[in-house]
Amino acid sequence: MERARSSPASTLVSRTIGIDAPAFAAAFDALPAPRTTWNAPDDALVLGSGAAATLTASGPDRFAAIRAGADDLFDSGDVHAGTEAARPRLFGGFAFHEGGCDGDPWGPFPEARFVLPRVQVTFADNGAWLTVNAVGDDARPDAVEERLAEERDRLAGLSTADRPPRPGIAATRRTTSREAWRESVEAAVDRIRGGDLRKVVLAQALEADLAAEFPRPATLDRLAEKYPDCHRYYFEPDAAGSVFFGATPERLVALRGRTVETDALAGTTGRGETPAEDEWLARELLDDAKNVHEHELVAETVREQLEPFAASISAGERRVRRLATVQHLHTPITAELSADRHVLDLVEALHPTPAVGGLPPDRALETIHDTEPFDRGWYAAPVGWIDAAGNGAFAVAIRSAVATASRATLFAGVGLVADSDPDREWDEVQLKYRPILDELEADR
Ligand SMILES: C=C(O[C@H]1C=CC=C(C(=O)O)[C@@H]1O)C(=O)O
Repeated sequence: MERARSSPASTLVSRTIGIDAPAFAAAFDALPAPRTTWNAPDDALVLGSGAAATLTASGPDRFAAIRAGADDLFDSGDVHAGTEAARPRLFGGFAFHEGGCDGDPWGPFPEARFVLPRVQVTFADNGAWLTVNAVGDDARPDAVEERLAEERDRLAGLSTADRPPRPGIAATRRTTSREAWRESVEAAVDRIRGGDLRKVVLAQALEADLAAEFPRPATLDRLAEKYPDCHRYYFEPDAAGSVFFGATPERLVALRGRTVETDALAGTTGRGETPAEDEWLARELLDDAKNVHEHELVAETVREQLEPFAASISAGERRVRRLATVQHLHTPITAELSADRHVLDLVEALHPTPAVGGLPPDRALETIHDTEPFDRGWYAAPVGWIDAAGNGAFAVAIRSAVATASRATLFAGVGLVADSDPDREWDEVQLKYRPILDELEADR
């Protein structure tokens, strides 16, 4: 097994103080790359800068390797967090497939990368908090406290500028032509009808040349305003300028103590022009046999995948989740574990759910690999955080893009079952680009 590589292991020193909340965009611009942000509906907004420790791993054991690295890192700590939201947490994610980061634009992204930010601003319900973490040679309480005072000064005098406009798109290129898509969907549907597969999720990528530099914090602010119920994430793998970011409606798993929360999310329709049309579309989605079947395969599989870990599992009622650009079938699922577990045990067991992979998993993954003409990288893979207790929260990184200042590659996929129609599925892919595309296209 490859061990996670990290900065030299030694005591972690972490200090936090309360500060006057800076404007998010101003703080983001003031702090050096690589930056990380995490923002979930039931969590504080975290803005991280630099790395006190970085864990990377690759191959089939990447989940276990990151867990071992996290255990080492959190093994001995001198932590004064002040508030729970600012406790030391590792933020990061995994590649969808092993070997899935080989090609462009994924070069800077390892197959697993987690970072304990060097400097962290936490915007919580109980105020704003500034944290400095250190591991290794400079992990001395006096040095950390000195740095904390410097960072507080850096963030105190920030002025807020007007929000820059969306960059605009100069040109786009698709990885998949309409004809190639039709052929791939028909081939997948034939395999499903032949009994070789039950479901597979095929995706496309859309490359966009940006007309101006991509305004990072402004884009994150806009996504937060438009998708408050989604998990928003932003990961810079190094200081060279690449980023993977998005706003996903799909939680993979959250673990606190022995309580697990997860979602089955699959089955999609559009938004209406009026509230009545929205209602009509939602009703039609709830009654549509193809979408319900596509959804139930996910809900059933998530329950089965949790079973070996759980003392009890309960699923809520299937309902419609309405987002700014689409509506989905959604079943909330909760479980109580029969023993203590690390969140990464659950991440490994659940990834990929049939909402982004398929069934049976091996055949679906092989089909994805053989069909899609691009590397998924971190698209549709787990992103989130881990703490010292083994608790954590992970989302499925859909509605996402990997970008530099001048180019973004967007990803979107659809679940295929026996009666999927290639043209309808094409239209659904275009809808799923909207959350990111809307933030890159010029203001009208
Ligand atoms: C794979 C994606 O969406 C998944 C999540 C919700 C609904 C889905 C669907 O209806 O096909 C997909 O399974 C994506 O947005 O790229």
